[in-house]
Formats: sequence, structure tokens, C-alpha cells
Amino acid sequence: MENVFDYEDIQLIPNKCIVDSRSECDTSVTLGRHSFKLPVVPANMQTIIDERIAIKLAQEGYFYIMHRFDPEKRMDFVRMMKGKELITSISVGVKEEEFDFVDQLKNEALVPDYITIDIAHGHSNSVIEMIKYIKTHLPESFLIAGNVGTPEAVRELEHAGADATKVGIGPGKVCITKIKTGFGTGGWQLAALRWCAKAASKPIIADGGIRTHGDIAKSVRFGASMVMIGSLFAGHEESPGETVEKDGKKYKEYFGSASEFQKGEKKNVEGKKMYVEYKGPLRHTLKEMEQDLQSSISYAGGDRLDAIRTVDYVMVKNSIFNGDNVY
Ligand SMILES: NC(=O)C1=CN([C@@H]2O[C@H](COP(=O)(O)OP(=O)(O)OC[C@H]3O[C@@H](n4cnc5c(N)ncnc54)[C@H](OP(=O)(O)O)[C@@H]3O)[C@@H](O)[C@H]2O)C=CC1
Ligand SMILES: Nc1nc2c(ncn2[C@@H]2O[C@H](COP(=O)(O)O)[C@@H](O)[C@H]2O)c(=O)[nH]1
Repeated sequence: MENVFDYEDIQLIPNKCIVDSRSECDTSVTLGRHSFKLPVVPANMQTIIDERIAIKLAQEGYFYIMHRFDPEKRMDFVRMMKGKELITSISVGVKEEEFDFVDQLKNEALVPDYITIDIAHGHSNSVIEMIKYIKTHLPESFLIAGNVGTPEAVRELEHAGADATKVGIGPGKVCITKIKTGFGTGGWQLAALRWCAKAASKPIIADGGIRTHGDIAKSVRFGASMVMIGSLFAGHEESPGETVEKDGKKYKEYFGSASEFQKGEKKNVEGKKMYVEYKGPLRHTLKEMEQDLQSSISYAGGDRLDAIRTVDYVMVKNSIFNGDNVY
């Protein structure tokens, strides 16, 4: 692969505006049988989403994916969301007991609208086996499989039956995979997304490395249908992470799903913990994301998200911020 680049290395080129106000721009996206307000999903991590946030997001028309780290609560979660007539979207792993969980969902006729297979190295026989199992037993569920970082992996998971693939190995804020293993898409996630998107025949979710709202538009330009975000969603009033105070300032914890804090042991650790500044209510961030994306659409010269997909771009090689801070 030549000419790799990341979010910071790219600027999108504006087209003539066709709207009189950014409020005319429609940021909604369709994934599977449902449409959502934004092409954005908070990461399925324990310090990013919990039941309360899932309910709120679903009620307000945003996509969500519940994490898989309280396995004993998942059946009740699906039951509860279905009882409220809300979209059900859960995560699974690939260990033996996860196959039993799929059986249980089938036996109780609790078919989730969305299932995400959430594994570090998604290009593997265990994931392919799980894709086939879910597609056989819960064929009505929209199945997202990941994470991967190559066109071969995208093709293989799609071929096995995945309805969407999730791209990103190592670009995450609390990820240390790149440091501990030397592998991944960290540092060239946007180029990896483009590489994978060219091979994909189904939607791609770009996962990890989003540091600004402009990166959402860039992901869409380079082939993402949806963008999964952790760090920008950490630190909110509603965020499940612990809140701490230092020098009169509030912070909230954000830790990796493969960190010692998540695993409870120091084995195959590929994630770390950090504290992010307290950001206030989640709805403010979602609103700002929507407004910024509406603005992106207007610069793209359209009034719908698709307008971004074809804009020209230039490579500015790490010079976008010209030494300035992001905010
Ligand atoms: N997007 C990313 O860059 C990354 C994300 N993560 C996140 O961390 C969490 C834990 O992930 P994961 O460890 O996969 O989940 P699990 O701990 O549930 O492991 C799932 C299974 O896959 C095996 N496995 C895990 N990694 C590998 C590998 N590199 N090669 C072969 N087998 C492997 C495990 O066995 P064993 O443990 O014995 O090897 C286990 O049997 C997930 O939420 C994942 O999304 C983690 C790292 C990178
Ligand atoms: N290598 C690791 N990656 C992880 C871990 N926990 C989560 N993740 C991935 O990060 C993104 C979020 O990235 P961000 O840049 O938006 O913060 C998340 O969706 C996972 O794919 C981990 O422990 N190690």
C-alpha cells in the first residue's frame, strides 16, 4: 500500500452551496431496515454506553450498539427494549457461551434488530463461524462483523453473511494494540477505510480514530456508511465511567475493552485507561455533531449526506492545524 494518510492529512474541497441555510441539510442515514439521525454510533464500550444511554439514543432516533460486557444482562436488555418498542442492538463475542446465547434468543423468539460481533481480530474462522451461526438462527437480525483492516477480510466476512463490516484495528484513543503488537490501521485509518471500502459491497462502519467532527465527514467521503466513536462520547454527564475531580476540574474515566480494567486481569492487555474532561450533557454533543455535519454537507454542495461521498480532496500531510490546538 502506497500513499497512506490519516484524518489529519486530508482536507475536503468545497463545492458551490445549494442551500440557503445549513438547517436544510439532512444528516440522516439508513442502515438495514432503519434510518437514524446521524451516521454516528457511540462505541460499544463499558465507559461509553449503558442501558440508560441506549434507551435515550433509541428514543431519539440515533443508532446505538449495547456492549457485551454484562453478558448476564443481555436477555433482559433485549426484552426491555422490545417491551418499549425500541430498536434492539446488541454485541456478541465468539466464545462457546455466545453460541448458547444466540440459541436462547432464538428459543425465546427475541430477535435483535442489530447484532454486532465485537472482536479485536475479526478476520478469523471464529468470527466466520459466528456469522454463519447467527445468519442461520437469527436471519432477520442485521449483522455487523468486525473488526478488520483489509479488503480480503471485508470480502470474506461479507461472503460469510455479514450485512456490514467494521473497519479499524488499532486507531482508538485508548488502544495500545499498535504499540504492543506492531499491527493495525493506527496512523492510516482513513486510507485503510478507503482500501476496504473499494472492496466492500455492503456498508462499512469506520471504527476508531475520530478526533474532530470534521473526521466524520472525511469518513463518509472515504466510504463509511456509519462511524463508531469512543473518545468523543466519553466524559459526558450520562457516561458510565467514574467521575473524578482534580484541581477543581471534573474528569471522567474512559478505558479500553481490552484493558486490564475491563478484563480484571493482566492478560493479553491491548487497551489503557485515561481521564477525559467532563463535557456536560450528551445531547449538546449530538446537536453540535449534527450542526457540524450539516455544515459539511453544505460545503459539499448538497443537502444530503451523500453529497459528501463524491467531493474532491487534497492531501495536506499533517499540516491542517498548522501548529494550532484543535480547540
Ligand atoms: N478495534 C481494535 O483495534 C481492538 C479492539 N479491541 C476490543 O477489545 C475487546 C476484547 O477483544 P477480544 O480480545 O477479541 O475479545 P475476547 O476477549 O472475547 O476474545 C475473543 C476470542 O478471540 C480470541 N482472540 C482474541 N484476539 C485474538 C488474536 N489476536 N488472535 C487469535 N485469537 C484471538 C480469544 O482468545 P485468546 O484471548 O485466548 O487469544 C478469544 O477466544 C473487544 O471489545 C474488542 O473490540 C481489542 C483490541 C483491538
Ligand atoms: N486496541 C484497542 N482498541 C480498543 C479497545 N477498546 C476499544 N477499542 C476500539 O477503539 C474504538 C474507539 O476509538 P476512539 O478513537 O473513538 O476512542 C472502539 O470502538 C474500539 O474499536 C482496546 O482496549 N484496545
